[in-house]
Amino acid sequence: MSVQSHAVTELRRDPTPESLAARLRDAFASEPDLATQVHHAQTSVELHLEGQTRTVTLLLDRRVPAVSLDEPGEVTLRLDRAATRAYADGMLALPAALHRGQVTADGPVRKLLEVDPIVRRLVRNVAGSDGTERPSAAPARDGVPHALDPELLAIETRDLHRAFGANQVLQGLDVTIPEGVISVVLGPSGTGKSVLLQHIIGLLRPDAGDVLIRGRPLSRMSRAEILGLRSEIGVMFQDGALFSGMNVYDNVAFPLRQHTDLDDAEVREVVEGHLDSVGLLSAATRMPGELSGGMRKRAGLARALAMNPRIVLCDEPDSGLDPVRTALLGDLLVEQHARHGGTMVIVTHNVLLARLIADHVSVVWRGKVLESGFADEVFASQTPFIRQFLAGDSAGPLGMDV
Ligand SMILES: Nc1ncnc2c1ncn2[C@@H]1O[C@H](COP(=O)(O)OP(=O)(O)OP(=O)(O)O)[C@@H](O)[C@H]1O
Repeated sequence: MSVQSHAVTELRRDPTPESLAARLRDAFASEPDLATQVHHAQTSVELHLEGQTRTVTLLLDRRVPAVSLDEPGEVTLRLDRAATRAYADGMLALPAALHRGQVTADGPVRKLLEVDPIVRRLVRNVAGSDGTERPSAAPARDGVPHALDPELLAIETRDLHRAFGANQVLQGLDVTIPEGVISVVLGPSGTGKSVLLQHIIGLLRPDAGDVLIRGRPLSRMSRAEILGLRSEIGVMFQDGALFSGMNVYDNVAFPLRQHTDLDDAEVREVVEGHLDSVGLLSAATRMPGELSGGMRKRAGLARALAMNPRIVLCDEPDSGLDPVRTALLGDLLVEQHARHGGTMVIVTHNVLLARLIADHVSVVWRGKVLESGFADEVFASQTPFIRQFLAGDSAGPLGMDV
């Protein structure tokens, strides 16, 4: 058994933070490749490389009752290059990982590393002990840089085609949305972003191609399975899509009453929690017609989150909002993602919002993904169209026609 898995086994068994720290200290101290600094009881691993540091917090399995997470043990481990590489190669498997305060990945740490843009970049830059460079993520596919491990995709579309009469809207669209991060699907108006979103939730069927949700192709699902899938996906529609005859509380409670067996008290606890977190608890009894545009969106977000879905899709969440309210909504989306984890997909043409919130970006133009990758890669793109679009320039390949 490797020293790492030995330590994890002990972590699983041991109930107290102090003894967890002591056992980790012992286990890792004997590992020659590991520059270990165990400060005190803590469960975070610090990846440090050339001045850049990222702390990954490793969470003890919540299902192990002996481990109290109210007082988690804390052990900080400083990893040298070889150890960082071992992490990247998936040699260290842990029960779960915390990111931004939420569990974002179960299983091998490699999964967390691949979806976390900063850690991923750190790891990609790690040279092997033999001086060879570690391959920088998976090889490029179809011109999309750094194609992601298919096992780590929340959503994937393959060669998606869809026309409305003579209007060929989706023209072989391949989008890859990694799990666990905020992805922005960015592109000019009328380019097919909302049509894409409707395909993802199975409201529209493609003429050709397929949509895969966490590896499952929609084309092979029955109507009932697609309906079931919708409870795993929360959708925040452009205008909030609230039921006009119900107050805010009942709107948010609606999916819980439809799809769960929760009693009234349990529904109340969930709904009030979500309303509180979007700042609408005091507006719970108001009708949608009595809300401002921003409030309607926040109510729509609370409803999208009500079932605690693993994927949340937001269609143009900024539409109709002024720049300040757009920024505030952006902060709220980041905050909610940190709180709930999972995958968040934002469809928008708003470059400022994308810059504010995106971990990952797919740029769509004329029904295809033009470029896709982690946000700083895409924002540094030299592709003329993307440079023009990001700069909001009138000169360039993008004209009045989509
Ligand atoms: N149900 C429909 N019937 C016919 N045409 C449609 C339908 N839905 C969308 N379209 C057309 O598909 C094209 C793309 O629309 P879509 O709403 O996906 O664009 P978008 O990229 O989301 O733009 P925006 O940023 O302005 O919302 C448009 O030409 C639109 O008219």
